[in-house]
Amino acid sequence: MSKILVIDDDLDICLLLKRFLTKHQFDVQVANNGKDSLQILQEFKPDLVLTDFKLGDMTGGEILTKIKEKYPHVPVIVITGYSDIKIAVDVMRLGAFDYVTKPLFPDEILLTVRKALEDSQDKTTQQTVAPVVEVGKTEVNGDSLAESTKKGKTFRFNSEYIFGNDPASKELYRQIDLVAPTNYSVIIYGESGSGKEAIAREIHKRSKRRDQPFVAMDCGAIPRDLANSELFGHEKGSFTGALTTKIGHFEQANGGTLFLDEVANLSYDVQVSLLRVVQERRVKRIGSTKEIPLDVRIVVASNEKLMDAFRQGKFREDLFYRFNEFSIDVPPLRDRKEDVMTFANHFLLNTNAELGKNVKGFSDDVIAYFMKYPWPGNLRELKNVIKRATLLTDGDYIEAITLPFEISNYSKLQFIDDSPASLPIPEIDIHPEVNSVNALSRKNSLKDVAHGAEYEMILNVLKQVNFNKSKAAKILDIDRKTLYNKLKIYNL
Ligand SMILES: Nc1ncnc2c1ncn2[C@@H]1O[C@H](COP(=O)(O)OP(=O)(O)OP(=O)(O)O)[C@@H](O)[C@H]1O
Repeated sequence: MSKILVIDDDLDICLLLKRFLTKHQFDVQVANNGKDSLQILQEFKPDLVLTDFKLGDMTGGEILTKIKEKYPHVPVIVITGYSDIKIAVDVMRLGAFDYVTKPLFPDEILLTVRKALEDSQDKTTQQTVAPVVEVGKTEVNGDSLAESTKKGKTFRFNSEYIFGNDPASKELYRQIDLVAPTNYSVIIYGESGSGKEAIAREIHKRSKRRDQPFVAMDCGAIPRDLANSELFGHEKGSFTGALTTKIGHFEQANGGTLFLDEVANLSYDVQVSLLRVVQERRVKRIGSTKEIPLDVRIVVASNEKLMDAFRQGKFREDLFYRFNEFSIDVPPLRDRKEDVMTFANHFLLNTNAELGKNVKGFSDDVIAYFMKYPWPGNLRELKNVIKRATLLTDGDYIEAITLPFEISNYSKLQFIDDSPASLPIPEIDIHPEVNSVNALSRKNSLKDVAHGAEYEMILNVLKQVNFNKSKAAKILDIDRKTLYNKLKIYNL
C-alpha cells in the first residue's frame, strides 16, 4: 500500500483528501503546517507528498525545497490557487512532479497521484518509456479509443510522443532525426514544460541504445551534497548516512542514455567531477577505488543558455564544450500555434482513455481561446487544462465553461483591447467555482449581471492604475479589505 502525506492548513481539505485517498487504498497521514510535515515525513516515510502551496508557516516553495533536499525521490504534487499558473511553473522548476489547481476534483487528484507513483516506480526500476503510439493529427477517434480501452489495451498517460505540423516543430523533429542515431552529446534548451525531457527520451528511443536504460536526473531538485552520490554512487559506510551501497545514475545508465535536466544547477565541484567522468569514461563510486568503465550518452537540458551561464561563471566552459556537440532549441508552445490543437487532441485522447470517457473534441470557443492564450506553462499546462476539462465534460465536446478563468478571459485581462470579431468572448464567468457546470444555468440571473458590471468596473480601474490596489480602492470608493475580498471572489 503506497503511503501519502497530505499537507494543508485547511483541516477540512486534509480530512476530505484523507478520506478519499484511504478509500482508494492509500495509507494517508496529514500535516497542517510546514514544521509538522517535516517531522511526519521523517517518521512516516511517504511514497508521495500532496501539499498546498500556501501554508501558514512556510510557502510552497520552501516546503518543496526542504522535501527535495532530504527526499529527492519522493514525488511532490502541489495544490495551487486557481489562476496561479506562474506559481505552477515555479514549483515545477523546484522539482514538483506536477500541480493541481483549486477547486480540487477527486478524479483529477487520483489520476495525478497514480501517475506520480507509477512514474517514480519507473524511475527506480530504471525502465525506458512505453513505445510510441501513433495517433491522428487533429482528430480524436473516440470510438476506437473506447474500444481499445474496453479490450484492455492500456495507454500510459503522458508516455506517448507526438509530432506537430507547425514549421517550427518540423524543424525540431528534423534535428531530433538527425542527431538521434549518432552518439553525440546533446544540449536541449527550452522553457519549462516545453517538452525537453520528452525529446531526450525520443532521442534515446531512436538510437541504437534504445534497448538499454534511459536514466533521467533532475539536477534542479537534487541538493548539492547529494548530487555526487546520485551521479556516481557510493559504497556503504563511505560517509555518515551511507547506510547501504548506492549505484549512481552513470552506472545505471551504462550502455544507454543519461539525461541531466537543469544541468546548470549543479554546483561547481560536482561539475568538476562530472567533467572527469565524462572525459575518462570511467566512474568510481564514492569510497571505492574500483573504476567502472562507462559507455553512456549524455543529453542535458537547461532553461538558460549554458554559454551565458559559463560567461557568468556559473558553469564550466570545458564541460559546456563537452556537452555542446549538438544543441536543440525547443520553441515554446505559443510559437508553434499550428500545433496547439494537435497536442490538445492528443492529450484529450489520452485523458479519455484514462477516465474511460469518450469526449469527441472541442467547441469553437475553446479552440479560439486556445489559439489566443500564450501558454506560459507550455505543453504541461495544456495537458493539465485538458485533463481537468475532460473530467468536467459530460457532453461530447469540451466547452469554455470548463476552462480555467485565465484562459477563457485572457483577452479581457489584457491591456490592449482585442477585436471582438477575431475572438468571440462569452460573458465572463464571475464565480470562483467557474468550472462547475451548474454555473451555466446561472448566467442570465440579475445577480450575475450586477456581478458582471462590478467585475468590469474593478478590472478597468485596476488597469488604469496599473494594478495598484490602494489606488484602485480609493477610486472605487471602497476600503482595501473590501477590494481584496472582491478580487478573491472574482478570481482576479
Ligand atoms: N511531443 C510530445 N508529445 C506528447 N506529449 C508531450 C510531448 N512533449 C512533451 N509532452 C508532454 O508535456 C509535458 C511536459 O513535457 P516535459 O516534461 O518533457 O517538459 P520539460 O521541458 O522537460 O519540463 P521541465 O522544464 O519542467 O523539466 C509532459 O507531460 C510530456 O509528456
